[in-house]
Amino acid sequence: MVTQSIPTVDLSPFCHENGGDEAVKKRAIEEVGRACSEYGFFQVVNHGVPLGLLARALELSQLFFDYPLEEKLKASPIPGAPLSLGYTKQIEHLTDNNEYILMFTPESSFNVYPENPPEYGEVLREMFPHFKKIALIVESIISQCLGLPPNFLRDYNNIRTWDVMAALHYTPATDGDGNVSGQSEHKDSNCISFVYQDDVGGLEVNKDGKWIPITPNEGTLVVNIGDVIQVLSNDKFKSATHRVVRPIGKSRNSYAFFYNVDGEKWVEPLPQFTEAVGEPPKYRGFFYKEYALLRLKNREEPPARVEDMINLNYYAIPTLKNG
Ligand SMILES: O=C(O)CCC(=O)C(=O)O
Ligand SMILES: [Fe+2]
Repeated sequence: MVTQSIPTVDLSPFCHENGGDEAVKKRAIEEVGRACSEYGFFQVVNHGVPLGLLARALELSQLFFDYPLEEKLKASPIPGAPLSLGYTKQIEHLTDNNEYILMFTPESSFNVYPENPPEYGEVLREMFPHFKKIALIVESIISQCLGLPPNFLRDYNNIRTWDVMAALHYTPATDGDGNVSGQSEHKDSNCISFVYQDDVGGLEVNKDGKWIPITPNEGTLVVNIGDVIQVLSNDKFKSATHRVVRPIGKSRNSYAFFYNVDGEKWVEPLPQFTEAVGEPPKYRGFFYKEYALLRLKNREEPPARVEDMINLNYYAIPTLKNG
């Protein structure tokens, strides 16, 4: 059997204060471009997020999520916050089995941090700016892969208040109950996502109908393209379908950073990928907050049938076949 694996790109030349080797950077950009067209996913090493901090964050997650529900609920979201920031357990009637802590940038007054373990809140606050830093670097690489100026995506949206970090925990699947879903197949609605998973594994990406497991690696962050990039690029880079499978008998922890655009941002295919190349737009435009709300509703009030979940097709412009 041939096992496929998604490409890994070394980001060290981009993390140099005084600029890295241009030829090496160019090769890395080409690699990312290929990975984005082929998989919508890639992995990065030498990304600058301290590995000791990532390891500590996973340890603290394990301690926190092992607490009784009563303790975890002490970090419940503040009513009226724009998003359920703090601790949430996925509602019982969903097949997905996970619980998580969500946070905005540490400056946000909506964040709710666990009081225990005592160090946890501090470590969560410390992680956020590291993710933000690497996201800015990757955003610039993706701009260039799309043939746009390095600062194009940053100039398009420079408001960082919608970025979200998640500490996720998946309970072990039990042998024989048939439900191994941690997160059912989905595409991320945001711009670019970053995932750090523990050594248990379970993240899988779909390529041409086949599920490819993403093997965990201590120094590696997983990166994937979200729906916003798919719309802006008029499908040049597609947001990849992925899922989390819960291993039997093993609890799994991960961190995800959802690099986003501001809710007020108007998202539509860019002229560079439509008019300039004679392609019709594949999506009608929308305010990002409108789509984000629809996606949130999927989660909080899921429709009876999975096929009724709202996704990007909601904005797709039907193509006229045969003239
Ligand atoms: O936990 C993971 O590894 C991935 C999580 C994910 O895909 C998501 O939260 O959108
Ligand atoms: Fe995801």
